[in-house]
Formats: sequence, C-alpha cells, structure tokens
Amino acid sequence: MNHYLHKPSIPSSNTSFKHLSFSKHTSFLISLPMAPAVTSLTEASNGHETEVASIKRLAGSAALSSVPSEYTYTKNPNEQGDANDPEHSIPTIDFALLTSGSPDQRAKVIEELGRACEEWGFFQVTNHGVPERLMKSMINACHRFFDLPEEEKKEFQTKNLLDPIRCGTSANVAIEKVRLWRDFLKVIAHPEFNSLYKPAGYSEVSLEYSKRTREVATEILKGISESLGLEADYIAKAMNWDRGLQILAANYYPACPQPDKAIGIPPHTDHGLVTLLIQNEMGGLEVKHKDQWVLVNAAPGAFIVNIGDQIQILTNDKYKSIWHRAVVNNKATRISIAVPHGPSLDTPALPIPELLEREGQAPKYIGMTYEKFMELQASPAALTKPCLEHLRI
Ligand SMILES: O=C(O)CCC(=O)C(=O)O
Ligand SMILES: [Fe+2]
Repeated sequence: MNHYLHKPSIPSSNTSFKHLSFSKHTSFLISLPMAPAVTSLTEASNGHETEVASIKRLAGSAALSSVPSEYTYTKNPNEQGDANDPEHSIPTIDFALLTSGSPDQRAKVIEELGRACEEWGFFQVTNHGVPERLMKSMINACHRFFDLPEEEKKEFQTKNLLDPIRCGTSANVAIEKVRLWRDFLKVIAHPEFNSLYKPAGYSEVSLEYSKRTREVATEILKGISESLGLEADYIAKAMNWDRGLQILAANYYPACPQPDKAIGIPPHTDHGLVTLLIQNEMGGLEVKHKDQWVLVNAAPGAFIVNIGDQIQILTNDKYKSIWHRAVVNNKATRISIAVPHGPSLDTPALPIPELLEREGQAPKYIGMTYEKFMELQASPAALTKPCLEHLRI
C-alpha cells in the first residue's frame, strides 16, 4: 500500500479533489428554512450539519418536482454561450498522427496540440485506440455501482481526500455553501491500483480502463512537452510520472426537475496535469471560453481532455487550466468519468527553467507538493481565491 495514501488530509473536509471556487459572476441563492424533501432523507447528523445519503435517492423520490432550496444554484444567463456557434467547438487532436504519423504529421499535430493548450485548455482526442466497448463497459460498471442499495455504498463514504476508494454526494456543504446535484465515486488507480469488490466486474474493467487511459495520457503529456520545445519525456521525468497519481472519478447526475436551478459541479479547474473524460449519451460539461460557458460536444468514443493546474505552473501561465462545470438536465441520468493524472504526491511543480530562460521570464509560482496542493484545493482557503493564486509570487 502506498504510504502517501495514509497521510491525513484536512480532517474536516470530505471535499472532492477538485477546485471548488466559484466564478465571480456566479451568484448563489441559498435559503435554508424550508426543505422537507432533504431533511426527511438525512443521514444521522453529526451535530453540525446534516448529510444527504445521495442525490440519486433524493432525485428518485416520487414527490420531488422542484429543486430543494439547499440545492438552488443560479447561473448568470449573460454568460451562456451559443452551443451551435462553430467558434465554440473545442479543437480535435488526432492521436494516431501523434503516435504513428510521419515526422511531418507528428510535427503538425504537436503544433495543433500546443495551440489547443494555449487557446482552449480543452480538446477532444480521437483515434486513440481505446475500444469504445471498453469505455461503455466502464460507464456501465460505474452506473451499477451507483445503483447499489445505499446501505451497500456506505462503507466507502469516507472523509479523507486521499482515501483509496471514496464515494459520496455533495462535498463539505459548510465550505461549498450549495449542495451539488451529483454523486461521486473516486478510486485511486495509480501508483497503486485499488480494487473495488462490488459491483461484480467493476475491478476488472476499471483495471483495463485505467491502464489504457494512462497510456493515452502518457502520450499526450509527451506531446505537450514537445509542443513547448522540450524533450518528449521532460514533464514526465520532472513530475515523477512513473509514480504519478491517477484517479478514476465517476460522477452520477440524475435527471433534475429544474435543471436551471441546480448545478452538478460548480466552476472549477482540475488540479493535476491532464484529465481524460468520457460520458454517457448525455452532455453537460461546459467550458469557460472567452467569458462564455460553452457546452462541450465530443465525437462518440473520443476522450475529452483538459490540462490542469500543474501544467499551468510548469508553463508559467502559457498553458492555463480552464474553468469548467457540469450542468444537469431533466431528461435522463448523466454519467461522466473523469480521470485526472497528476505528478507523484511528493513532487512540487515549479515553472520550467528552460522555458523561463527562453521567454526571459521570472517564475510566477512557488513550489508546493502535489499532495499539499490537493489539500489546499479542498480547504476553505480555496474559496477565498483560486488555488493557484495562493502560490503566485
Ligand atoms: O461531468 C463532467 O463533465 C465534469 C466532471 C469534472 O469536471 C470533474 O470530475 O472534474
Ligand atoms: Fe473537472
């Protein structure tokens, strides 16, 4: 068992690994006095706050025709981008050209990758070789986990950020102020693979999926290094990628009676190096691009990839980790599986000296181990200002 997994994290927080800051334009509407649907579904209270077992259970209650007040979240309609505007499509990277194209094709796709990182921070990756069948099996396995009886999921409802297997619903409501319309399951798959013994078949499919996803992430990281004019393995070496953290993070968003009044995951940036995401047939991922929230449309079978905070630090802000959020719908359950890949927990990212020298820049960030960075993101400090700003010189 990896010893890092046993270090205590911030004790009062069962917050997800994400950065749960909120856009300065986003306002909350929280009124707590009346919420019968929620209070009737509470777990035993710890005396400070009540916890809802799962949004699945709440959303499944027949009487629910509106969003309970604790879940009420207001979006700014002026920031909504037009999903049909072609300007609003994330770039596409053809993975096959990255790994087996001619030198010319590789050079071209690396240039495209660099542009995608600089202009969007998000892109879709096609022709990656991971069978669509495996992606679907992974989504099904996660769906079956969420479908387990609530009592059977309880043993995984732990509080510590780096526990190898965790499930839950809203993170710490005392910190986040609004409950989220989603349940989650997070399983650490690297540097040590963690097996989940139920539902049947989950472990086998997640082992295969985590390996294949990591292979794709490794190649993308090489491409990112090269797009910066560095050796292909530069970032992997500097970040101790061979011991790097990989989390299988499944999100379950049940249909919501008033989708405009709730949020699946509020605006955040991912903390790692690269995240690879897939979803079932329901969309809902929105990316902040040029001050507008843009719904991400990806080709069937493509990975949606985004760069995280550690890349922003390494590149001294050249490649930025982009704000994104998950919105909900009133039609059907949405499932997404985000797989963030990061450095090893004991590795601090620092702006890359070769890049600073080339650009004639001073470093913009102090170093912090990845583990401390994740703890910071899950702490109340991340609500006062975006986590990266805490590290900015
Ligand atoms: O469900 C989604 O599309 C977004 C998930 C996400 O951003 C995350 O898990 O970090
Ligand atoms: Fe995310």
